[in-house]
Amino acid sequence: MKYNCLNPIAGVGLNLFTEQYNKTEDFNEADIVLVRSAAMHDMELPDNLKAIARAGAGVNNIPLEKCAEKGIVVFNTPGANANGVKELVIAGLLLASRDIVGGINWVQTVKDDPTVAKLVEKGKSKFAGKEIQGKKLGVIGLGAIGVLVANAANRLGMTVYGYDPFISVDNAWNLSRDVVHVKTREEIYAECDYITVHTPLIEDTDPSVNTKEMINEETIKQMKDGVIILNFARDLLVNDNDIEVALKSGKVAKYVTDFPNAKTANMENVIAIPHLGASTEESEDNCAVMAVKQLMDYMENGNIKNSVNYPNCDAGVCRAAGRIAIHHKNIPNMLSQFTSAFSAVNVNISDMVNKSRGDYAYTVLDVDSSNNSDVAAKLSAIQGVLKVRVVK
Ligand SMILES: NC(=O)C1=CN([C@@H]2O[C@H](COP(=O)(O)OP(=O)(O)OC[C@H]3O[C@@H](n4cnc5c(N)ncnc54)[C@H](O)[C@@H]3O)[C@@H](O)[C@H]2O)C=CC1
Ligand SMILES: O=C(O)CCC(=O)C(=O)O
Repeated sequence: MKYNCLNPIAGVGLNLFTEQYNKTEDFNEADIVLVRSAAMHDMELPDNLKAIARAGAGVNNIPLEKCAEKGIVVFNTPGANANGVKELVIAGLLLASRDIVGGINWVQTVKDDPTVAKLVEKGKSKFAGKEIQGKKLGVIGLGAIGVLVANAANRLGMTVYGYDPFISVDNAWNLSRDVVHVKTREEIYAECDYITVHTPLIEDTDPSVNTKEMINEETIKQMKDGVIILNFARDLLVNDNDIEVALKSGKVAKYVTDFPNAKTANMENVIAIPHLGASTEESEDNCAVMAVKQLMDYMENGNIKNSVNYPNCDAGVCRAAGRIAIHHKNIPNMLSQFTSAFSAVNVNISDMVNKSRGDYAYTVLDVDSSNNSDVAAKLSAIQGVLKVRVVK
């Protein structure tokens, strides 16, 4: 089996691949691909490609629907880099509240002056700021990162408001009970001195689902004067033109972004960080290990864990003579056609798992025959079947 890395992936993860797996520099001959932020939307996806693992959380760089149609499973690594991002968000809160960067840069301009110690004491008032303790922070999106940010800010003495209409049970359990649970984004806009966004980038006609440009002229209008906005999620969550106007007028005091672009990188009062949220040794290691483990379990057992375009499926390790995995449309009459294909050649199905997610489904069949390539070819020809893989 061949794997290709579209971005650098931590060695501690890649070292988990056994001798069955070989690295290839050629994307077109890969069975599996590991990726971080590389843009895949315009890439041709080869027929032999079986799975893509995003070593990270955001999957907006991957064509999920196109992959699902080709029977390519896309995984991500939920939570694996959340602590790295949380720590940088806390740094962002402090960088936006105190002119730490301005002060440090100024020291560099006077560092060769023998009276630098005196100059520092005289000049430091230019860089004074505010404390975050006692201020209100709004967290939009209480997933792996949002929950950690909310809890940490709460422990630093901030009053935290949290909004997430789709919060998972686990994240709700992990959220400090001191976090004020609000039911609309508007409550956050009206109340908070700092607002941080931690949702995926989603473009949808339903405004409660859509997150693209959720920070825009209309929503900024509802915020307090001098609000500080932090964006460690994706640049398109914020409308650049609208934030520029708001920064110029002082309505928004600072915009901290981990996703600078040609526009925001040149705006005054923007603190632009070069997408460093997950760039820690620990996060990179965690993501790589999780991604590789998920890929190996998929390749060797057909199991799917943490996919973002196919259902999760745990068929365990195959004890039968053979295992076939089928990616197919979630439509009537598929299972009966699969079982008929095996009964036609008098092969017993000893176990079966069938899972669906939206328009797509995945079926794993354990059978009492180790020679299933002919049946696999017949299964591939069934209308609605997207990919058939002989796992064992
Ligand atoms: N700066 C960086 O290096 C990193 C950035 N990210 C970005 O942060 C995002 C969040 O990451 P995680 O917390 O790990 O993901 P997650 O999937 O654990 O959490 C996302 C949360 O957003 C919520 N959500 C979705 N739509 C929403 C809406 N319309 N309004 C309010 N909440 C909504 C979900 O219910 C979920 O709880 C990622 O999608 C990615 O874009 C993630 C990791 C690193
Ligand atoms: O791999 C990276 O550094 C990017 C992390 C990120 O943005 C994500 O996980 O969504």
